[in-house]
Amino acid sequence: MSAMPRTKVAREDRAAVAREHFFERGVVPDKYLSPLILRSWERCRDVGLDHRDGGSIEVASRAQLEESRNQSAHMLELASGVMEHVFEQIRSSGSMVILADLDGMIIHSLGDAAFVDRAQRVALQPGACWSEARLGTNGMGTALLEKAPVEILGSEHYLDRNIFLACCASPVFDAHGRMAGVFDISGDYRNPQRHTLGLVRLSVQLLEKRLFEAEFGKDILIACHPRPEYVGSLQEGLVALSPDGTILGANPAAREWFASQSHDAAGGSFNELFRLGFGAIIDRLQSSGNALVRLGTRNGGELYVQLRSIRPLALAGAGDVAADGGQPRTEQRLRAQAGAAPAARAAERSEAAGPTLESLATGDERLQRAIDRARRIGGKDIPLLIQGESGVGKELFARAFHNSSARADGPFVPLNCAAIPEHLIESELFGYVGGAFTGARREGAVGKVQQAHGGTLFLDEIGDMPLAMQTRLLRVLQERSVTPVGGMKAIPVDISLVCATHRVLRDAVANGEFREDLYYRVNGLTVTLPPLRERSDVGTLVDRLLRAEAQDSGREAISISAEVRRFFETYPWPGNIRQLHSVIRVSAALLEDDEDEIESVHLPEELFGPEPFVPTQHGGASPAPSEGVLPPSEPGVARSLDELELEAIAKVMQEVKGNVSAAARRLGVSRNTLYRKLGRMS
Ligand SMILES: Nc1ncnc2c1ncn2[C@@H]1O[C@H](COP(=O)(O)OP(=O)(O)OP(=O)(O)O)[C@@H](O)[C@H]1O
Repeated sequence: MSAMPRTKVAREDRAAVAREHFFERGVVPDKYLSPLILRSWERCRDVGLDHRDGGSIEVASRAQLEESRNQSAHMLELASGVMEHVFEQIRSSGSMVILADLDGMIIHSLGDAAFVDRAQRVALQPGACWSEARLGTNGMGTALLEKAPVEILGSEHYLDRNIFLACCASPVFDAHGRMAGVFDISGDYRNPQRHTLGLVRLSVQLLEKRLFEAEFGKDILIACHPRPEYVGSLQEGLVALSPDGTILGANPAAREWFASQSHDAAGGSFNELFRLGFGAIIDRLQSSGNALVRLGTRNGGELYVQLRSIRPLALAGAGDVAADGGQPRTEQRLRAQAGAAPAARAAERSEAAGPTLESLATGDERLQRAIDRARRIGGKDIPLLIQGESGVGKELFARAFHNSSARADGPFVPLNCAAIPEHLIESELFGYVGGAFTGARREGAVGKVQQAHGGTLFLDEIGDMPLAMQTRLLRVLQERSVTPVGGMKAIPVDISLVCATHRVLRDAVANGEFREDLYYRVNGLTVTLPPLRERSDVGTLVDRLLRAEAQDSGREAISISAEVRRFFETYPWPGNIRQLHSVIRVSAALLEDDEDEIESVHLPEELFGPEPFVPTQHGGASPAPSEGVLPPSEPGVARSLDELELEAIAKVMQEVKGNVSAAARRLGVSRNTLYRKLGRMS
């Protein structure tokens, strides 16, 4: 004990007292424990953990561990080198360097022999799951839930058997900003190392940098920072760009800078922020060798930038000399590439010209998967089926798919099969010749299928198409020609087919409401768009809608109060993006001319009742009671939707002994969503 710095002694003493109070009386005197640790203890208590639990700890079988390692193979591969490097620094300090996956399962560790023996007694070893719900407050589990670096010392651990540990841990985020695992250094708390948390942070920055470079190695990579001395350090910003200047990805430091400029870090255009065009920026970077280039921003600020990789341009094989001597050569190369690659050309379109798949990517993992898969079939003759609840953006996705495909210059023709009367579907789809039926126009009409020739036909709510029509549509798809109603001649058509439905088409097939052969024709690739309540990027989406709303209403900018933002991020949005969009539009319309911030009073009354919403004790928000919107609460117990949800989560977590994957399956939500909700329990 004598070797311990005074501050740590005091912290340990306070934690020991806090422990007695908490476990005997259920409360902790003020300032005896950091709010983060107290939050964590309360979570542990809420899921029914017993701090005296000394039972055996389950360790995954070799096969299970192998499976977890495979799932995190990419992170593991890049982390191994970093871990070895760090272990070299702390060798013989009686510590372990640990990497765990999203479930808190240790997938790799390097340990000092002197400590490993003791560590194994508490299962600090590969295969053991250190989620907070299983093993109480601890570095790895708590960092995963807090989504932030943590230091848990001695008696701050929840379980008695772990109070000999000192753990510093930090979550690891992948190149798209999604949490991928947790990095930890643990040792004996009586032998504390002053700078361990700093070392963990630096290691994670290094690992995240490697993850970023590996992900975007084939793109244009730029390092940047508003202060020149930071370029080249672990704190530098990194931005990956496509040849047309679209931002493909940004590391946390760069994302922070983009946010400070109110600019989209995903799918936005890099050069919009600067006075120079993208081609000119790249030219200056290339001609400067490895030197830093100062770019002046349109709002009077500055960013120091350095080119790290320019593979896509180099691969294009352009010469060094500008052909016409006038235009910057990179500009020409960029143009040439855009001309050569339809996808790049499509991405170059501005939002005003229509959404692209890239522009829809706002950080949600499931949506990103759908985008990646759809992108892969663009230009191939494979029909796309988009599934998802009403209002999740299926039509927008279909448009983005079209705009990002080789057919982007052709027509995009939508038809909502549920919105037109049954007897008109046939003529709408296939057209008719003059005088084909009573009321028909003399000159006839071209049907949607024919209108879509050379482009994309989008059949919305295909699940609601009458059976007779399905038969005719099937024939068109098989024969690739259409015969207008009343006509004799088949007209060849070349269309890409995209369909959408809020129903599960397979069920409709099983019920005999949808032809099985047509089902196989329309679902070459099926993507399912997540409902808004399960998306992890609601904040980004809100910012995007606010910007669009500001533009539409001629205002410079529209912001929202922190309270409203919290509400937006936690409300379950039964009407999905359509509802969010409408709420933002209505709230913005209620702003006075001299106001530019949406507050709770501006939220539409019919949704939230006459009283503005009230924040809950969890820091989330719940609507004030209003008829027909919220589920009925228990008589006499005013509980918010958030509270009910968190209770349900806590109950299931208890039932599955903290296994997040099992809990997510049982609750019918993704693991990420559950982590987000668990994060909110703090
Ligand atoms: N990524 C997005 N960014 C901004 N607005 C969006 C986004 N996705 C959808 N929206 C908006 O949400 C609304 C609903 O989108 P859309 O019509 O594409 O949904 P849908 O799933 O096709 O709905 P339905 O099933 O009812 O036909 C539209 O106003 C659309 O502009």
